[in-house]
Formats: sequence, C-alpha cells, structure tokens
Amino acid sequence: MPMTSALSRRAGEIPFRDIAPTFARDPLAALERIGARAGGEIVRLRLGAMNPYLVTRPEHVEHVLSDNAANYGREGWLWNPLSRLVGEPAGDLWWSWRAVLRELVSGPSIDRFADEMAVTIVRAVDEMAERGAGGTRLIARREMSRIVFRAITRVLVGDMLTTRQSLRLGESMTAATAALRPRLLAPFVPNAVPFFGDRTFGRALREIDDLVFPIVREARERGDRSAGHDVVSRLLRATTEDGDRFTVRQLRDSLVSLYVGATETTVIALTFLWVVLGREDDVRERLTEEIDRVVGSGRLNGSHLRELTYTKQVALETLRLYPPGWMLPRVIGRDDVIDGVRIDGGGLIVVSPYLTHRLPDVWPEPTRFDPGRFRPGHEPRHRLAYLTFGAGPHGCVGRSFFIAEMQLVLAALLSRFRVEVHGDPTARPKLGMTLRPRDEVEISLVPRAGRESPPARS
Ligand code: HEM
Repeated sequence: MPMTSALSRRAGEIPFRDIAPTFARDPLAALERIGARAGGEIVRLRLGAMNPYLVTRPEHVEHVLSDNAANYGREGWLWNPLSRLVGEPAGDLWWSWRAVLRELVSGPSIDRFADEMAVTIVRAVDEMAERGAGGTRLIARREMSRIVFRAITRVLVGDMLTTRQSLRLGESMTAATAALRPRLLAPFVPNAVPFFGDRTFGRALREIDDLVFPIVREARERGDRSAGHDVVSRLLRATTEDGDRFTVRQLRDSLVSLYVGATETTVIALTFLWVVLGREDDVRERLTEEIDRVVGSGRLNGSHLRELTYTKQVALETLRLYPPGWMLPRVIGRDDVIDGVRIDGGGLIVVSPYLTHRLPDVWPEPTRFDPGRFRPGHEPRHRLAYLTFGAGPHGCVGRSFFIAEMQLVLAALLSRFRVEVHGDPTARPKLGMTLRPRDEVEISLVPRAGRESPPARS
C-alpha cells in the first residue's frame, strides 16, 4: 500500500453530536452505533479535542498493527498515565523483556509448567471451595483474581513470593490500576499535576514496591549464576545487542508490567466466562461432558490440556464476544494511506477488537455464541479477524498461557462442582478502559455427587 497518494480520499466523518446522547446513557451502545455507521470503512470521529481514526476491517487493522506498525506507535503521551505504574519503556531492553517472556510462556514452555499450574489451580480451588461451603455466594472477580495471581506467581516468579504476598500484590495491583482510571481517561494531564485517584494510587504503589523491590534486589545480589526458569532469573541473564543489562529499577518495572499485562485481562476474561455459562446451558453441559471424559475423577495435570479442545473453543468464543481490550490505540507517525483513505500524521488511530468481532461479513451472526467457530478446520478467516490478543510487534505473548490457565480453571471447578451463576447473565457489559461485566457476578459451588475430592494433589 502506498504511503501517500494523490488519489487518496478523506475518511468519512462521524460527528460527536450524532452519538453524544447515546454515549451519555450507554457508552457500549454508542460504540456499537459508531461501528454500524462505519460499516467496516475507515472513519474519523470528530470528538472535539481528539479526532481519532477508527479501523475495524482485518485488512486495515493488519496495516496498522503489523505491516506498517513502525508508523503507529504504542509509546507517547497516551501511555504517560500507565508509566506511573510500570515505568518508562526500557528501549532495547523492552524487546529483551518481550523475548524473555515469549520464551517463558508460549509454545513448548507450556508443557514444562502446565503440571505445576494445575497443582496451583487445584489448591486455589480447594480454598475457594472452603469459602463457598454450604452454598455461600462468592464474587467471581475476586475468586478468579486469587487464582490468577497465585498461578502467575507460582509459574513465573517461583518461590520468591509466598502465596500470601502474591495475594497482597494482587490487591495492591487492582487498587493501583483502578486509581489510575481517571488519568487514563485524561491522558493529556501531565503526571506532575495532581489529579483524581492520586492518593490511593500512591498508597498502592508503595505497597507494590515494598513487595517487588526486595525480590529483584535479592535476585541481583545473588547474581545471574542461577539457572532458574523464573522470569527474574531469566531477565538477569538477558542482555541487549550492546551488552546492556537490566538495572534493579528496570527489573522492577518488567515484573510489574508482566503482572499488569497478565492479570487484569485474565481476571475479566474468567469472569465473563461465568456470565456466558450462566446463560448457555448447552455449552455448559458439553463442557462438563468433555471435562468428565478427559479428567474424570483423576488427577488434573498438564497432559489434559491437549484433549480439552471444546474447553479451548469456549474460551476463544467468550473472548470474541467480550474482548477485555476493546480498543487498541496508536499514535500516528507520518501521513499514510490505508486502502485509498488518507491518514494524517500526528493524531490518534484506534483499532477496535470489539467492533471487528462484530463485522457480519467476517463473523456471520456475530452476536450468537458459537464455540464451533474455533473448531479445527472451520472455514478460514483473515488472520487478523480475531483481535482479542492484538497482533504485530506489541501483540500478546501470553495467549497460550491464558488458554492453558482457563482450561485448567474450568476443569478444576467443573470436575467437582456445578457452578451456579446468580444475577442476570444477559446483562450488557460495561465499557470503560476495559470491557467488563456490568455488575459483580456471584457464583456458588454445588458439589457433584461422588466428586467431592480434589482431582490433583501433590
Ligand atoms: C485474556 C487474557 C489476555 C488478553 C485479553 C490479553 C490481551 C492483550 C492485548 C490486546 C495485547 C496487545 C496490546 C496492544 O497491542 O496495545 C497484549 C499484549 C501483551 N500481553 Fe496480553 N492478554 C492476556 C493475557 C496475557 C498473559 C497471561 C500474559 C503473560 C503471561 C500477557 C502478556 C502480554 C504482554 C507481555 C504483552 C505485550 C506488551 C508489549 O509488547 O507492548 N497477556 N495482551
């Protein structure tokens, strides 16, 4: 595609006044209206101070996130608020960090840690069952968060953090990201200017640093001689092409970035799962059948992952309908042309997985929940039709990790319990910085006859 062309045309425009009344009432409905008006074309939203372009068609998304990614930066003012939590991107070390993580959490590595993850998840489910004894209702988000922080810590950080510390870290991270939300909605406010949520954020940040700095200091003092598979040992051994190594501060930032990337999205995704299973009886039945066939009352372990194929399809379809990262913003570098539409440099362009996943010519009957879309050999789609995990140089490295985690959580729970979901499972989700269930989802665990004992113990 040419970078500029005399024949290029301007993007169609959607003025804010056309969507403002809906936006005030229901931001998700406003987004859907924008999607319907755009109809897969590139459009420009006239919002006043910001006039972002919106791209939804997979071919256009591919240009922005992948083919010409160098022109559509993830750095810049938009990420200033987040830098208060995760620090400044560490140049070449950022790429070393990504490479270390990718190696640690994808492909063959999954086989290495899947057994350990299974044991950790089963233990966490045991404790969840104690809290939920006698039908006590549990808040799904809180329970999923406990499981996720334990699993990530056990598998990626090893015994540098105790279970208790990892749960405390989870609480502080949740508090910090929630307190950052006002700033994320107003990224142009400089970090030095006091703003809503700052005090809570400061407190949570101190708690995070009190937990994380000692780990990385200790690891650094031990030196890089350890052959450990955990993320800190690996980062200590990593160097850039110029031979630079991670400082204590950069190690801290890397670890916090990992937790930010790997936890909030996963917790939201696991919570959406219960929303979906609360209304899709047939899916829940088939899922339980598969888990009974594969795991039965045996010991849950990593080798089951390969056979839990329908479980994986349910995970992917849940996240097609509800991608937690509903928008992926980028800052435009130079002027560009995408599919004949002129893109002016300097502004903002937004890719929206939520809208791409609802394009009817890409995903027929897009609002229907159908895990069969992800059956192996199902009709081919554009490789960027599914955007839940992003794509290109900043795409998610944790996709396989997440899928394994979700398969194990479902297997650990459904092999022993019937999970009852309370509230209205048809309620529309809430659109904020992330897409999440509107209200807290409550669940209760009803033990299945003959399945009281945990399926894995070590
Ligand atoms: C449901 C679960 C998850 C979802 C929906 C998700 C989604 C995403 C998305 C959309 C991106 C790209 C962001 C962008 O292009 O601006 C991303 C990046 C990333 N994710 Fe995930 N993710 C999930 C789980 C995980 C897990 C479990 C890990 C680690 C174990 C992880 C680590 C990362 C990392 C390291 C990046 C790259 C950051 C960068 O290079 O800038 N994610 N994720």
